[in-house]
Amino acid sequence: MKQALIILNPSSGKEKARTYGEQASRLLEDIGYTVAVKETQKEFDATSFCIEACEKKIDLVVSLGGDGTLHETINGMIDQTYRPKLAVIPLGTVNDFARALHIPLQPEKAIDMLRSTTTRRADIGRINDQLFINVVAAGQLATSLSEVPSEDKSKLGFFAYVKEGIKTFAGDASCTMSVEYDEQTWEGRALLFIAALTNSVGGFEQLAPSAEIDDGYLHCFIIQDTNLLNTAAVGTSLLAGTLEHSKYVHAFKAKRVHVSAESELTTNVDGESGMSLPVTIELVPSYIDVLVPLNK
Ligand SMILES: Nc1ncnc2c1ncn2[C@@H]1O[C@H](COP(=O)(O)OP(=O)(O)OP(=O)(O)O)[C@@H](O)[C@H]1O
Repeated sequence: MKQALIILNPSSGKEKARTYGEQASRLLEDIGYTVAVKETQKEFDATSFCIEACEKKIDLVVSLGGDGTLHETINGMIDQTYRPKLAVIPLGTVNDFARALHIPLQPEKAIDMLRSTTTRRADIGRINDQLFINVVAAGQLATSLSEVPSEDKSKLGFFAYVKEGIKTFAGDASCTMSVEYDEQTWEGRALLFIAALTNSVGGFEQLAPSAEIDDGYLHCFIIQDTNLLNTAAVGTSLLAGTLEHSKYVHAFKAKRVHVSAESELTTNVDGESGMSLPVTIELVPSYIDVLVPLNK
């Protein structure tokens, strides 16, 4: 009999996570799975549960929570030769990974998708010894993004990030960065470095409109130090989905990038505060098999 593990964060999904967990569990049993449900209680529980699922060669792991739970779940697959199929029931406020894969954002519809037998092989990112599912950002602006309160994210989505960013611009927000990729080096003063796997970052789907979760590239942007007026122009390009053509932005695609800075800087990884620079970011192609709706 096929085995499924549901990793459930009871604190996500406005107190309804357990109800969704029961629905998902019933549906999986109906289609022939033996199901175990494990609730997370703290940071990294989802990672330990997923490591165990890889070791026991479970067929399907379901991540029921927000992008934080998904990020931790996927980190259980790092360096594993056997990786279960992954299903995502998005209960967070942003749900970038689900957006990128056209997984329904309504939990009931996403649960229904568990019947699907279609999967898509998704790329994943690696930053030093961690995996990421969506984005790495570095720069003073990224540091301030880590401080955006969750309620702001849910109410305002991407614009909460911009609002926090503008506050940062009031001070001296740029720093000298060095970005090495594909035998090239970019050096200069930058406000922000971004490496994205998908088109959807912070719930905003226009960052890199052409990026696909399985295109084999990190989509990178260096927002160069500009005056406030030019920064506003960068903001306009961002909203229009034309960031890569802005003259204040150095945009490139790469498979491996090394980022360092003269001053102490912390990265933002999948929306949460991450490790300090320097970092090496790599694209790990076709790493996870994700359940997607039929015909997508
Ligand atoms: N039982 C728990 N109570 C509180 N926090 C938990 C619990 N279990 C896990 N966590 C932590 O909650 C963090 C956030 O979870 P998650 O992203 O899934 O939900 P969310 O905050 O609703 O989503 P979003 O960040 O998209 O708004 C996880 O990174 C995890 O470390």
